[in-house]
Amino acid sequence: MSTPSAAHLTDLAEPAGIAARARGLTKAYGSGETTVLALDAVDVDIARGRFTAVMGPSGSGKSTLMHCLAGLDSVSAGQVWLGDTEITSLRERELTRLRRDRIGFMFQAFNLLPTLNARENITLPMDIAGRKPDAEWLERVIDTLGLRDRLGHRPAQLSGGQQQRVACARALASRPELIFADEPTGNLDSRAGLEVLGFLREAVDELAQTVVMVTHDPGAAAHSDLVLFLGDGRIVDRMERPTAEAVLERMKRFDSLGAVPSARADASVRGGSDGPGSAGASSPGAPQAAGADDPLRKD
Ligand SMILES: Nc1ncnc2c1ncn2[C@@H]1O[C@H](COP(=O)(O)OP(=O)(O)OP(=O)(O)O)[C@@H](O)[C@H]1O
Repeated sequence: MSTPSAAHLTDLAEPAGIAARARGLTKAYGSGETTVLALDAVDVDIARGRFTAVMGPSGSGKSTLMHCLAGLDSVSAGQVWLGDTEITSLRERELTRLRRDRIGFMFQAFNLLPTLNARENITLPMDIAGRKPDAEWLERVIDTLGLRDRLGHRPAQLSGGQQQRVACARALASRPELIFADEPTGNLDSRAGLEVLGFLREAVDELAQTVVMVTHDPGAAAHSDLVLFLGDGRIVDRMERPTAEAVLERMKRFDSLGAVPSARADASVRGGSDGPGSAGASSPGAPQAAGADDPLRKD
């Protein structure tokens, strides 16, 4: 099992505010007899400046929760706030702008543009938005992620881990209020996956960012400050200062209750792209490269 450094064992009792909040968040897909209640009146606070992981069996609502918190999906009932902004009442155009300006996204598929070099990919969302990056911040992100000597390379000239680091830098470049990462290590080997988790950790510890990560992997979740466990569309448990072993044990309790197993029982840090609960990036509502959920989409 991967054992993250103890550096992040900060005092969880006093978060620096709430980055995102949901009350009575309910999401139903379909209608009539085929209705699926993906989220069932979820109340959640995402603490600012913390690294929160979301785990649970396949189909428990992890991706749906992330999409609703990020304004990528509409809600059936309840309210969601990003900071002080209630996003559930926003129109699509305003939501698009909010996602672009205030949220960073990292997906299992890196979604880098092949014709642009690393630096151009990192600043692309801001270029599209017509915003100038904060130069000092951008340089700090680049150095923190160790991309300084790769900035002129195109994605094809980079390893998978380096590409994911570019995706991570892109998510950080605009200094968003909140970064959502959906199985960010799912396409990486364990070493590259550990690197990316380390960088997300650094983004929180060194750059005071807020990260919410959906993962199937207890080893990945162990890099977070807090794990939220979803079961049947509800938050059924939470674990502060998680270890991979403790998370795995908690996930086994879902299995013994007959839920579809989702946690990998091996020591790998990978996100389970080939594991039993692997539908994370391909579930019906999961964001893909284009469309309303594309963080790069121009308003
Ligand atoms: N667009 C959709 N249409 C119909 N049902 C959906 C849609 N998106 C998700 N669901 C259903 O909602 C429930 C929650 O799905 P969700 O993708 O949020 O689960 P998850 O915990 O992320 O699963 P996984 O670990 O397999 O990725 C599932 O029963 C799923 O089939």
